[in-house]
Amino acid sequence: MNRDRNVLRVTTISIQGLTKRYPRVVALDQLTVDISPGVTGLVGANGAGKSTLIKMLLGLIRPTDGTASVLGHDIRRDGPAIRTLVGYMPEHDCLPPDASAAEFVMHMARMSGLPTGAARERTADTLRHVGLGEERYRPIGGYSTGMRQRVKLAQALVHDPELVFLDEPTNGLDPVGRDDMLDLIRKVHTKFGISVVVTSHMLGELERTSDHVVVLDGGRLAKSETVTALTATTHTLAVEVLDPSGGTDATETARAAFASADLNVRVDGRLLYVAATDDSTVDVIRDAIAGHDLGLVRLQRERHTIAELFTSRDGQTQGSVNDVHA
Ligand SMILES: Nc1ncnc2c1ncn2[C@@H]1O[C@H](COP(=O)(O)OP(=O)(O)OP(=O)(O)O)[C@@H](O)[C@H]1O
Repeated sequence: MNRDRNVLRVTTISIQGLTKRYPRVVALDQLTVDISPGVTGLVGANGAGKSTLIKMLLGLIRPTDGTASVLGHDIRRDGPAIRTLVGYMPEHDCLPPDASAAEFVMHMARMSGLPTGAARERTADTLRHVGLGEERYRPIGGYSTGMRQRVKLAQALVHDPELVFLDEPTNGLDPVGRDDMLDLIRKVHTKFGISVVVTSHMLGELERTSDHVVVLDGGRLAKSETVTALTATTHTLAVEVLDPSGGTDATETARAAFASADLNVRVDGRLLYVAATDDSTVDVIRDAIAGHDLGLVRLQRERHTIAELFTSRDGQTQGSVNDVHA
């Protein structure tokens, strides 16, 4: 397995002008983007073209126009080769209710070409890694949504792929289940060195899971950036103060003091947000606080969150990415 794992790749997926036209809709429109090793979040509202893109990259549906390569293989010519190197967790439920997870994942391991002994070993290892214990011997029909998602993930990993496509793996999960799944996805890359392309319509999920984010909007590329660049520090300082003598209006006192020192200040609860015009802003804040005998609890530079980058000042999400939830 993983014949090419020792190849040091700069790009896992390269896409040029990829287009898929259906009679009534252009699902993907002239998409050009490169995807590097690591965890890449592919985000977009329902119908943005995420699943269509994944199926084209797997060689399962033919593009109308454009080209792409996955792990160096052309998607038009080399679909079968791509599918031996890549794992796929589809969005919709595809599990046989009467089989157990152990039986189903073993079957998928054998289908990928593994001999019986190796398939059995990989099945046991993979089910353990995704967190399925004794329940793996029970019929899948009785599983919770979280367990079913884990089985789908296990079948995508069982042949030890170099890259996996995970289509909406957190669908239907409650917040705790979602966090567990996101941790698991991160581990797929950090622990096993497998690159991941994970789709979601929830921007907030991508921040902790992904190294890179590609945003699709109506089949077109809206953004492709590293999470570090997207969440770079802002020019806003967050300040929290207290009154050492027990007074309760410390925040309002500080706000008035900052305003009279010509700082642009906004209050949200106990936090004061100050626009940092230059390096002297921190000194002006400290002087204003000391001048009013207040104590400084916190003074830190704010970071963007991915969600707010897609939110305009009045709190509305921008453009037609408006089904994308924070
Ligand atoms: N086989 C098909 N025939 C016709 N139209 C299709 C087909 N498959 C997808 N589409 C359309 O292409 C567009 C993109 O669909 P796609 O499933 O790729 O979006 P998505 O971003 O994965 O959304 P979702 O999260 O809802 O699956 C949608 O308008 C969809 O209705």
